[in-house]
Amino acid sequence: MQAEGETTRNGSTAGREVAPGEPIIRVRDVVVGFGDRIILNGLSLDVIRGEILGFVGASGGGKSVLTRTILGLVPKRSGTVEVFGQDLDTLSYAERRQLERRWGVLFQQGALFSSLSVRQNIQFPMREYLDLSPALMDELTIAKLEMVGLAPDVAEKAPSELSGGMIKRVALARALALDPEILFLDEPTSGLDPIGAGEFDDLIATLQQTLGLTVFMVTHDLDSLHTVCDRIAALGEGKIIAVGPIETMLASKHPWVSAYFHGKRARAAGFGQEEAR
Ligand SMILES: Nc1ncnc2c1ncn2[C@@H]1O[C@H](COP(=O)(O)OP(=O)(O)OP(=O)(O)O)[C@@H](O)[C@H]1O
Repeated sequence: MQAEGETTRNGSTAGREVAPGEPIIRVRDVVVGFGDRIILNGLSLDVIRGEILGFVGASGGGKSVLTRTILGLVPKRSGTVEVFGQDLDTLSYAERRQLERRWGVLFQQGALFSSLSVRQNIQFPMREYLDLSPALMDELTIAKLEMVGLAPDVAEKAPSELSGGMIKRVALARALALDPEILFLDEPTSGLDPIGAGEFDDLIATLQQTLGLTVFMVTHDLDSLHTVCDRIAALGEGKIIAVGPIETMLASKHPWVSAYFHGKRARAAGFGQEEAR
């Protein structure tokens, strides 16, 4: 496992210029729109190195748009995004590629390439960003599968042979392929039953602790928000309307935040009880 970490890290940008406790992602006054629709309207947010930040908001509010904006996949009308202390807009193509190797993404849709085997899926980012021998990539693939709790023989399977929970785990293994420092997860537990979702949450928490990852997680899952997130940020009308640990969200007087964390769904999950009584 150690050799694997060393191998890929040797090939990536050496600088770890953001100290623990400092913002590893810094979003400032970002405006994003499509046509005459403004989605993000002067949004600012810090993600601190080493934390799991849960990102919530109404459906269609712009959570995925913010994620894609941070990744540089959606153009901004104004504002700045810095990742690892660097403004993506000021980087050359080569510098951008170096930076991209330092994050892993698990998108909500299209988790795996259906025409590729599990092995080929996990090796996809390695082929794109690294220059490794097939034998080393195979070794890394098995290590990544192990990290996400899957047996080596899963490597030979096609995505169509896997359960929903296994697909999520393989997608996570692929997101971890380059030993990222930041993991972006877009609704990672959607579509899983509560037990599967709970196990996936535990896995994220364990990986975050053992690998020292920073995790930016879009989620609607109240259990995840309560059990694994260090802080939560809520999006409303294109801005951050509340941010802080779960206690801050439970104490928030903002109508949407209050309804979300004390509403029927929260009470059914056993949260926000004080308000319910
Ligand atoms: N490329 C695009 N062109 C035009 N509109 C877009 C584009 N991408 C997103 N949108 C619009 O931006 C809005 C926010 O979408 P987004 O997917 O970020 O919502 P979300 O908060 O992630 O929602 P959900 O929780 O349902 O996944 C939606 O109205 C969506 O239709």
